[in-house]
Amino acid sequence: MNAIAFTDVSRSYGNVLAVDGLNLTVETGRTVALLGPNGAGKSTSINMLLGLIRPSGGRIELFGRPPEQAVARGEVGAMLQDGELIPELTVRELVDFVRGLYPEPLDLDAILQMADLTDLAGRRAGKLSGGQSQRVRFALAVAGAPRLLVLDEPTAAMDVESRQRFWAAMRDYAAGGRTVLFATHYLEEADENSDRVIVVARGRVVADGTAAQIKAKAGGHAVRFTLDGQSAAGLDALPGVSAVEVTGGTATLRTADPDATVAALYRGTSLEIRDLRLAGADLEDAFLALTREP
Ligand SMILES: Nc1ncnc2c1ncn2[C@@H]1O[C@H](COP(=O)(O)OP(=O)(O)OP(=O)(O)O)[C@@H](O)[C@H]1O
Repeated sequence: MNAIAFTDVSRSYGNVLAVDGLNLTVETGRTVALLGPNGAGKSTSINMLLGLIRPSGGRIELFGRPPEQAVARGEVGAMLQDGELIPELTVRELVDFVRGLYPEPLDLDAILQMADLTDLAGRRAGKLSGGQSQRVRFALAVAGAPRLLVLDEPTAAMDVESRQRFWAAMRDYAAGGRTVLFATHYLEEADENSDRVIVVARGRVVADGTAAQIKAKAGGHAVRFTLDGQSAAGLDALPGVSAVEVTGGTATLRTADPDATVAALYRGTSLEIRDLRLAGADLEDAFLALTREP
């Protein structure tokens, strides 16, 4: 069964088309990253998925139901970018309060332990650091034992160590066959913590697959050299080349066949090639290639 299904979903704000005909399905039990640059439409998609805003067109279903129904049944937990915590309540009181709203919540101590909050249980929410507050938001999101957990840039305020602990907690939660969808700008986070990466840009899906598939889609290798003001004309016609970029005097050719590209570069052009470097495209290269403005 699909946990999430978007069919031709769009959403405009005035004349800004934030989400532009999004089609995607997520099977139950998957952990999926929604990866995209600023303004790609990730938060808008998540807010529609939670029933907080309505699509301008298209249809969204969670476990075969409209989002509002799935949320009302306690099937969905969410950690949004700016959820205010009630500052006077302690961590324990807050988590226990939210647990009380759900029919079959997780055990209080288990939640505190999973979110690494046991030692902070007696602290008032108003006295927490940014990273600690994020952990409380995570605890509140999982309190009702939702089948679907939605996280919008959950590690934004966290340092490296907190991030690692956060993702370990998320994987713990997902391990019980639950579905997780998280939005991030961070390629490594998407790569390390999901089994599928959906890349969005300008409100559309531009790539969908495992991190390895996304790297391959963007052109498997990069050939770089110093161009220093020489013309890049014709480089895109060399064998294997799918894209050419010139930045700061350096040319980058994306190619599926680096041997043929390099041979043709030396034999078939009159360019003076300096500092030639060959690299397997990393996820960063792939991401930039896929989300670049046309
Ligand atoms: N309430 C709003 N009113 C007007 N425009 C909006 C509103 N919310 C979002 N937008 C616009 O819609 C587009 C998509 O924004 P959205 O916040 O969904 O992207 P995002 O991928 O979540 O970005 P970020 O990673 O920066 O959070 C952007 O162009 C944004 O400026």
